[in-house]
Amino acid sequence: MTLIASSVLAADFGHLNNELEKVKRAGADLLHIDIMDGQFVPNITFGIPVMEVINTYSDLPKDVHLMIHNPENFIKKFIELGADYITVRPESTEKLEYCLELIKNNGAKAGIALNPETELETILPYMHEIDLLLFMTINPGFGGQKFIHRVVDKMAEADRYRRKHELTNLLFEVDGGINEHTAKICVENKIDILVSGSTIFESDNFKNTIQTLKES
Ligand SMILES: O=C(CO)[C@@H](O)[C@H](O)COP(=O)(O)O
Ligand SMILES: [Co+2]
Repeated sequence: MTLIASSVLAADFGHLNNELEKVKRAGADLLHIDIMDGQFVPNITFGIPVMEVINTYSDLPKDVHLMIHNPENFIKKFIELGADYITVRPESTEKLEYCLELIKNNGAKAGIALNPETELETILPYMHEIDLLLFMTINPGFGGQKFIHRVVDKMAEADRYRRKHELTNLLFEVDGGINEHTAKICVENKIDILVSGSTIFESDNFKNTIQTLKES
């Protein structure tokens, strides 16, 4: 079954604990937590103190999406604060291999995020080492953008690779512009986890929205 990771970036931060409780009761499987530093992407979101709050108020599994320079400096801290998955961008570090080891040696699952324009070939050497491959279907930085359809071919290509090499534990996740229509396309292309921010948090009924996404 497809899992839903609700992206905290779209929550009402004035009532964050309440929002976290609401998405849990509505059936979200994970929390997706976007960490941006204003350097690596053109936006700043939040960091350690907010991660602490999220960890205090929610026991849902935490999927931390790092969009920061030199993620190796912060990986341990995010794991201490409850990260179950940590995803890094290959372009953000000269020590990608070390980052993946650091994540796994500290007990979390390691992911790589692929920008819409980044070819699958660039990360093939790491496919046997990662637990999660995240397909960005928007340019990273902001929620509420439109799904970039040409990424779908890359999902299909990655799924062929996954089947050929029997990488049965490798999960595929998609992030950006997910709604009931785009969710269906992703699920048809073997995506395991759908990240959704604005579609969930801007809806009147989180439960119905999450259910609709799951049934896509
Ligand atoms: O990583 C990011 C943005 O860079 C995402 O996780 C967004 O938070 C997704 O938001 P929606 O497109 O679902 O509104
Ligand atoms: Co994200």
